[in-house]
Amino acid sequence: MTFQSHAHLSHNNQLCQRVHQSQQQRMRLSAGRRTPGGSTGSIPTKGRSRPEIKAPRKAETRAPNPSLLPIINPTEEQVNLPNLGWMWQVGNHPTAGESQGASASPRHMPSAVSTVANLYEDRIKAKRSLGQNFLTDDGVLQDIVVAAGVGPGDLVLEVGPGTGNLTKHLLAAGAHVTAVEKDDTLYGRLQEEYRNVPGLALIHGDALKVGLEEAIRGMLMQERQAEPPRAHPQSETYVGAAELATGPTSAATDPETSTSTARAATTPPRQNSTSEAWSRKTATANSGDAGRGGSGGERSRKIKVVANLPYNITKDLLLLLLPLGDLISDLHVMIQHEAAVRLTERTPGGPEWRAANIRTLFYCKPRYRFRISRLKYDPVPGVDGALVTFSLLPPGARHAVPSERAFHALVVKAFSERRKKMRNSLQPLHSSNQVEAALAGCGLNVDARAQDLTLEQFVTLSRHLHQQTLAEGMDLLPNPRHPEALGQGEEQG
Ligand SMILES: C[S@@+](CC[C@H](N)C(=O)[O-])C[C@H]1O[C@@H](n2cnc3c(N)ncnc32)[C@H](O)[C@@H]1O
Repeated sequence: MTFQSHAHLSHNNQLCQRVHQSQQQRMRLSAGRRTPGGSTGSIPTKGRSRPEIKAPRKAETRAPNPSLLPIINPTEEQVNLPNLGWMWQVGNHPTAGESQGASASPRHMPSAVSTVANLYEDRIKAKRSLGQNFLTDDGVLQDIVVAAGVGPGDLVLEVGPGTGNLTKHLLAAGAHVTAVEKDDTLYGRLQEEYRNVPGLALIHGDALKVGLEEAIRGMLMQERQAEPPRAHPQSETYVGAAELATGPTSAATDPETSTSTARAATTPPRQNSTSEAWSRKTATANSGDAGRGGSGGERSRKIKVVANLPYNITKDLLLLLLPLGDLISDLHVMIQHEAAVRLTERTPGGPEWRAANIRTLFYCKPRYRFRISRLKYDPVPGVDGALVTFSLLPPGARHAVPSERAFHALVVKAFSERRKKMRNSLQPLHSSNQVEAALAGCGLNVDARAQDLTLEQFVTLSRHLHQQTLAEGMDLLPNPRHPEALGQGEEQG
């Protein structure tokens, strides 16, 4: 999430300073000179005998160094990390002092703060242009995973894994994660760091351009091919196998807006070897099911989206994902607190009731979950964040409108000039007479402004306007019983 941060640029320096202080602290500790108060003692002064201090050796791999834990808050207690089976094994990621294969015991999950500190140690600066404000609190990350209801076997799409701090909590909860990262450097580090971690597929690219719908269909297809069919009590959260391959079939789905392709189902986007390992692993594990697929009754699960979104793509990403209620059950995303309040807590009649509220409610039920202090991010942004859950409606559960595209165009136009009455703001889509007649037909005040209307009232208005347009079109059509209307009278005469 990018925040308009005045603290942004200076914060890298601050964290680097803290890294440096921490190194000094460790050097003092290793030299047996624990300072009063533990962490912030004074540096040895001139004249005192100084112990010989060796500069700490820089980590030889990019694996985070847990010894950097106390950098951000030296008084903070050890974070309570999940123990659902963090999968890094010594041998996969040897660090200084560990030889490959030295032990088969799982390693502890590196702390979020140490992962971020490692970036700065490697002289990698957070990029404001990519909204890089990294979460540094494992407690918050864990709360997000719990609030998202992520559990073993869940399919999760993460946009912008960055440091991998959220990713590893998702993996630790047992999810199969597909993560899309745009930043070349961070993608490279993740690829290297998670090379042998099962359950993670990385996609390199811009989440708005890689073909997310295809990626999601690929995730679902892989799972469907790999796992035996299960009994699914909540039918509305599952999608039919045939729909996966061909796209949504619901009558309520607007054919104009569907971008599904059959290719999507069989061609997942570029992924790294971990995803291949994951599919291979699951396919092998279920090889006894080969040839069983194909029955029309087979259902496949939907995916979850969990992400600490870069601010600059939040709007476009929601536009892209909210209509995918046939593939996604719920989105759990961190966005700016103020934007989260605007999306979830505004009601009609107020000055902050916008087209985005109507659009959001059309596709889902949004819920503000909890606020996240800006101090939990690094660099520290200018505003707090918040977790918002969007529970997507399957296409069949949405309000029926003649055309979703026309409906959203109507709403956007109505809100484009907020102070105007809709009979004026909706021109030139509709004449003022048409709008007045439609408003009256809906039982609404003919002087209504966009901010006065609920979602349901917009839906009714769009139906009235559509009916009117059809009727007027019929009026314009030539009537075969009256040849003069066809112009035949003239021709004949
Ligand atoms: C707010 S950071 C979140 C990082 C990490 N998930 C965390 O919670 O600390 C946003 C991440 O999204 C990445 N990003 C920015 N724009 C992107 C895009 N268009 N597509 C994919 N990733 C993007 C950034 O490089 C960064 O890693």
